[in-house]
Amino acid sequence: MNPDILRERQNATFDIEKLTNILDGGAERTNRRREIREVLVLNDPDFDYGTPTSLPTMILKLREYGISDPVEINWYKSMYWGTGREALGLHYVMFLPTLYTQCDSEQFNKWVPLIIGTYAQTEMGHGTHLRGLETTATFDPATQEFVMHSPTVTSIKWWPGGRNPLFLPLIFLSIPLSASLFDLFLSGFALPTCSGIVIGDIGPKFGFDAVDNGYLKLEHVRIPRENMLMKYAQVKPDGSYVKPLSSKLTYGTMVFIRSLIVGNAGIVLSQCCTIAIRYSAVRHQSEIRAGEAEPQILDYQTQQHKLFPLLATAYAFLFAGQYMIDTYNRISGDINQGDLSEMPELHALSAGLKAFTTWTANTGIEVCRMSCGGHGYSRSSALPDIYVEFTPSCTYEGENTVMMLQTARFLMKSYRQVQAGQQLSGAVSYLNKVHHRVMAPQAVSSQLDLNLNTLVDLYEIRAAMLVELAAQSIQQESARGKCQEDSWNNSTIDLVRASDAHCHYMVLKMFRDKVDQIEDPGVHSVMSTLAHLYAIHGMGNFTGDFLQAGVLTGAQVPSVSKCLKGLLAEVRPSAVLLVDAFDHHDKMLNSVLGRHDGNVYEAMFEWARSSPLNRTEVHESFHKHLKPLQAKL
Ligand SMILES: CCCCCCCCCC/C=C\CCCCC/C=C/C(=O)SCCNC(=O)CCNC(=O)[C@H](O)C(C)(C)COP(=O)(O)OP(=O)(O)OC[C@H]1O[C@@H](n2cnc3c(N)ncnc32)[C@H](O)[C@@H]1OP(=O)(O)O
Ligand SMILES: Cc1cc2nc3c(=O)[nH]c(=O)nc-3n(C[C@H](O)[C@H](O)[C@H](O)COP(=O)(O)OP(=O)(O)OC[C@H]3O[C@@H](n4cnc5c(N)ncnc54)[C@H](O)[C@@H]3O)c2cc1C
Repeated sequence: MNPDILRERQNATFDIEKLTNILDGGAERTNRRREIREVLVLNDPDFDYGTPTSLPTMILKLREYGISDPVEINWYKSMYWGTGREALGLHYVMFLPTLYTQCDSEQFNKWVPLIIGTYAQTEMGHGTHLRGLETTATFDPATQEFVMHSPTVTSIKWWPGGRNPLFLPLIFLSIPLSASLFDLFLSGFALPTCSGIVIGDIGPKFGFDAVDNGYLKLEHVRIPRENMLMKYAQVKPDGSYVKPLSSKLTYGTMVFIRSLIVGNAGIVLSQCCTIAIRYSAVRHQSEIRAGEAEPQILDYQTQQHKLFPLLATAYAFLFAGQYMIDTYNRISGDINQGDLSEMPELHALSAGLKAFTTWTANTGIEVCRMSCGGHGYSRSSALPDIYVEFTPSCTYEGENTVMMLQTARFLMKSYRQVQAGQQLSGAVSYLNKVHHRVMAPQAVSSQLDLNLNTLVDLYEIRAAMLVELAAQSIQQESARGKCQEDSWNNSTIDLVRASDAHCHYMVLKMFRDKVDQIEDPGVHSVMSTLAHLYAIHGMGNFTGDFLQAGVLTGAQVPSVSKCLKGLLAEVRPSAVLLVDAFDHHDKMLNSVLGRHDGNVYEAMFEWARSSPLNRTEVHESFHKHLKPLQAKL
C-alpha cells in the first residue's frame, strides 16, 4: 500500500464502518450490499466485468438469485457495470416502475414478469412540453383497437433508451395523455410484428454509449385496447373514457426517477471525491517551503477548497436522497390509496431537488477531474467517463430549468396562500413567517454564530426573502399591465433563484437532521464539521443573498472566509477516511487514481501498456501509411 495513503488511515477519529452503515441505512444493508458485491458478483466465475456480453448473464443471474428489490438490483448492476450506464437502466428505472404504478392487476400479472421494455415519451419536437406531444391514439370501437400514429416529423418518438430490435414493448405516451403499452417487437431479432413502424438509432451522442437511443415513427399502427395502462384511466369497449383522479398520475414515473436521481447525484459525487481525494493524498508536487520535499497536493489550501466542500456536498446529497426516497414511498403509498393531497408537494420537491443536485454534482465532477491535473484527463482516472455519463441528468427526466420553475410554481402558490391568511405545513411552512421576519439576533454582532441550527435558520430566511422577491417581481409586472403569463415569464430568473435557495435550505436542513440522529460521538463530530462546511461554503458563494436578507453584515463577511479556512483544516486529517466510508470497490470505481491502495503510478503504467496502441513495438499505421510516404519523399 502506498505509504502516504497508509499514513492517512492512521489515527482515525471516528468509526468508518459506522459511517458506512449510516450511508447504507443500517449494518444489515451494508452486509447485504457487500454480499451482493463480493459473493454474487466478484466471486462469480461467470462474471466478465462490464462487457456487453455479460448483459444477458446479468439478467439471468438477477432472476437466479431472486434479487427483485430495486435498490439491490442497482447494487448488483453497479458492480457489473461500474460507473457507466448500461442498456437495461431504463428498463429497471422507468419501464418496470411504470408497469408497477400504471397497470391494473390483470395487466400487471400479464406483463410484468415477462418483458423488457423502454419508455417512449419524448418526440423530436417536444421533450419538455408534454401537453405538446403530437402522437395520436385513436380508439376504433369496431375492432377494439387504438390506432397509433405519428402525424408529423416532429411527432416521431425520439430518444427512447434501449430502442433496438432486441427489445420488446415500450411505454408510449400519446394524446390524450395516457400510457399505452405498445407491444412492438417480439424478443430476439424478430422484425416488427406489424407494418407501419419505422425505427432506428438517433446517432452518436455526447456519451451514454451503452444505451442505444432510438427513434420510432408510427403509421396508423393498431394495438389492442387492453394495451392502454388502465389503473387510473380507462377507455371502455364502447369508447367511453373514464378520467383519472388527476391527469398528473400519468406523470408518476418521472416523479419516481427524479426522486432516485437525487441520491444518485450523491453517489456519483462520492465516487469522484473518492478518486480525487485519494489521488491528492499520494500526488506530490512543487513545494510549500523552499528546500523541503514536495508536499502532498492535499496540503494545498486551494486543493482543499476545491475538494472538501464537494465532499461535504456528497454526504449532503446522499442524505437528501434517503429523505427523498422515503418521502416518495410515503406519499406514493397515499396516492395508491387515493389520497392525492401531497402529490403537488412531492412533485415540487422531487423536481427541485433533481435539478439542484444534478447541476451541483455536474459541476463538481469537473472540479474533481481538474483537481487531478493531466491524469484527471486520462480515461484511466474514470473521471471523464463519469462526467460524460452523468451530465445528461441535467437534461433528461425534466430539464433542470423547467424543473426549478415547477418548484417555483408551488412556492408562489404557497406564498399566495400565506398572503391570504392560510397556515402552511410541510416543506414550505417557513413561509408562514415571511411577513413577521425579525432580524436574526446575531446580525448585530461581528462574529458568526456557528451553531448549525442558526445556520439552517439563516438559509431559511434567505429562501423566504427570495420567494418574496420573486412574488413581488410578478406583482410589479402585473402592475405594469403585463398579463399573468408575461408577468411570470419576466420573473423567471427570480423564480429559479428562489427555487434554488429553497432547495439549498432543504438540503442543509436534511443534513442537520441526519447529524442530529447520529449517536456515535466520533461520527457525529466529523459529520457536524462537514455540515458546517457545507453551510459556510454556501454562505461564501451567496454572500449577497445573506447580506440582502439582513442576516449577515458587511463586518461579518471576513468571518465567513476565516471560518471556511478553519473548517478545511479541520477536515484535512479525516479526508481519506471520509471517502473510505463511501466504500466504493476498486472494481466498481474502475479508476487508477482512486485505488484503495494508492499505488497509482504502477497501475497507470500497466494501464497504458495494456492499450491496444501498444500491442506492437511499432504501430501498423507506420507501415501502412508513413513508410510508403517516406519512400516517395
Ligand atoms: C430502481 C433502482 C434504484 C436505485 C437507484 C437507481 C439510480 C438511477 C439514477 C438515474 C440513472 C439513470 C436514469 C435512466 C436514464 C434516464 C433516461 C431519460 C428518460 C427520460 O428523459 S423520460 C422523459 C422525461 N421527460 C420529462 O421529464 C418531461 C418534463 N415535462 C413535464 O414533466 C411536464 O411537461 C411539466 C411538468 C414541465 C409541465 O406539465 P404540464 O402538464 O404542462 O403542467 P403545468 O401546466 O406546468 O402545471 C399544471 C399543474 O400540474 C402540476 N404538475 C405538473 N407535473 C406534475 C407531476 N409530475 N406530479 C404532480 N403534479 C404535477 C403542476 O404543479 C401544476 O399544478 P398547479 O396548477 O400549480 O397546482
Ligand atoms: C441521454 C438522454 C437519454 C434520454 N432518454 C429518454 C428516454 O428514454 N425516453 C424519453 O422519452 N426521453 C428521453 N430523453 C429525452 C429527454 O427527456 C428530453 O431531452 C428532456 O425532457 C428535455 O426536453 P427537450 O429535449 O425537448 O429540451 P427543451 O425543452 O427543448 O429544452 C431546450 C431549452 O428550452 C428551455 N425551456 C423549455 N421549456 C421552458 C420553459 N417552460 N421555461 C423556460 N425555459 C424552457 C430549457 O430550459 C432548455 O434550456 C433522453 C435525453 C437524453 C439527453
